[in-house]
Amino acid sequence: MIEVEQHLARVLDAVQPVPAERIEVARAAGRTLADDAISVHDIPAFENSSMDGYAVRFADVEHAAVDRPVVLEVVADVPAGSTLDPAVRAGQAARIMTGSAVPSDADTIVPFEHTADGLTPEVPPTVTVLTPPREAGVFVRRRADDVATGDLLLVAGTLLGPRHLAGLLAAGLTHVQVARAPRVAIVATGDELVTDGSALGRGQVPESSGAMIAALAREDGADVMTVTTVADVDTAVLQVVAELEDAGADVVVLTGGVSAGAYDAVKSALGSNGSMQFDAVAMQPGKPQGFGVTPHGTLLFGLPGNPVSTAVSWEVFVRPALLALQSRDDLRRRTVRATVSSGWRCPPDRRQYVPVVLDTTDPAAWTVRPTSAGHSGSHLVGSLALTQAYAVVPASTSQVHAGDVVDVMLVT
Ligand SMILES: Nc1nc2c(c(=O)[nH]1)N[C@H]1C(S)=C(S)[C@@H](COP(=O)(O)OP(=O)(O)OC[C@H]3O[C@@H](n4cnc5c(N)ncnc54)[C@H](O)[C@@H]3O)O[C@H]1N2
Ligand code: MOO
Repeated sequence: MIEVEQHLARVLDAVQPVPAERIEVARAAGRTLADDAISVHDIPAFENSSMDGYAVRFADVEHAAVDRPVVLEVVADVPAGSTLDPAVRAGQAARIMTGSAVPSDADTIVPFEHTADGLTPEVPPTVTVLTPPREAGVFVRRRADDVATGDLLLVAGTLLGPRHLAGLLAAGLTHVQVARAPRVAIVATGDELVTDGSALGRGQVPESSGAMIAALAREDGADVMTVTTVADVDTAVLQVVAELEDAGADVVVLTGGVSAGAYDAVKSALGSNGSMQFDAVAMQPGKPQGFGVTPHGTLLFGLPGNPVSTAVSWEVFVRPALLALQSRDDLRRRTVRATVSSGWRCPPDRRQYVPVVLDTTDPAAWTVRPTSAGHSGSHLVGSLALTQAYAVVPASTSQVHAGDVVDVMLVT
């Protein structure tokens, strides 16, 4: 058996990042930034008001009080988006709205609430200030106090999410270079698989892994080319892989047929022609793993067919490769430590990945329990529906007890 890290290193060594492409920021959520994003605007881009009210000279109003109101002449109105920069001399004010550019002659904003009449339907000829500003400059948002032109906003490798889009657009970037979406094809192998919902005959099972892997791949930025099923026949496996390679797949994920059985077609077809190497990896589930690269550079994964093994193998090997193809800065799932509320036995000499449910009732003390009470089995696919994370238990541990603290890989 080889260690998980050894197999993962072999996989990652084979990854050649996909090229970058230029797309609209508005469409970039879920994509990985290929170049550093440098701001082309200051944020804010100009001095503007943070309140609706009047732009004034501080010196005019600093001693205003209810019993010593200051009356200023209103000489202009500056709605948001206005390009006006009206002169505001001593004893004058300009009406101004939140976000409007502060007139160059003014230095302070008096909100409507600090005036005698507040907001009036028309721009009034004068305004009476009753409350003095705390200091010069209040309610003025300074140019570049968030981001300056030329600042490094985001580094290459960042996964873009909703908030990144807002920051990029505010910084004046309408387009970004992102990694092209890797093209992923999924091939479920097995004579026993039923895909059309028809009544199960003896020995048949619904095909349940293809859709899961496709959804996982899409979650991480893949363009899923196809999800297909083939029989346990060497020629069928070879043919589908050749077709997918011709169609430009970056990754082909095959499930099933990789262990020691008489009809393990992935292993016999792709192992004997040298496309894939098969190893026993010291993990449970997920021990039998196939991996290879075609002459054209398509990554071939042969994942074990037991559905929980498939799901775990995705997390441990395929997902990091998919992210590395996109030059993502972090290939790992988020991991927390949590206390076990109900223990389980562990297999000897294999790192265990146990599907678990999280209890986050006490946010400062999360607990986990196996999704499937009392046992873990790579065939327990119904329980996958409830799984929120995988507890990762070292190979040296033979028993996890209630109260033990374990590493937990979050997948939801
Ligand atoms: N003699 C040995 N037998 C097995 C070994 C071993 O070391 N020696 N390893 C076991 C382990 S561990 C695993 S994991 C499985 C992996 O087997 P395969 O990858 O060859 O998978 P299959 O035999 O094709 O299927 C296993 C199981 O999963 C069901 N399956 C497969 N694909 C799907 C799918 N798309 N949707 C739903 N269910 C699926 C299949 O019907 C089988 O029940 O090998 C052990 N055997
Ligand atoms: O490794 Mo298998 O995936 O134990 O069931």
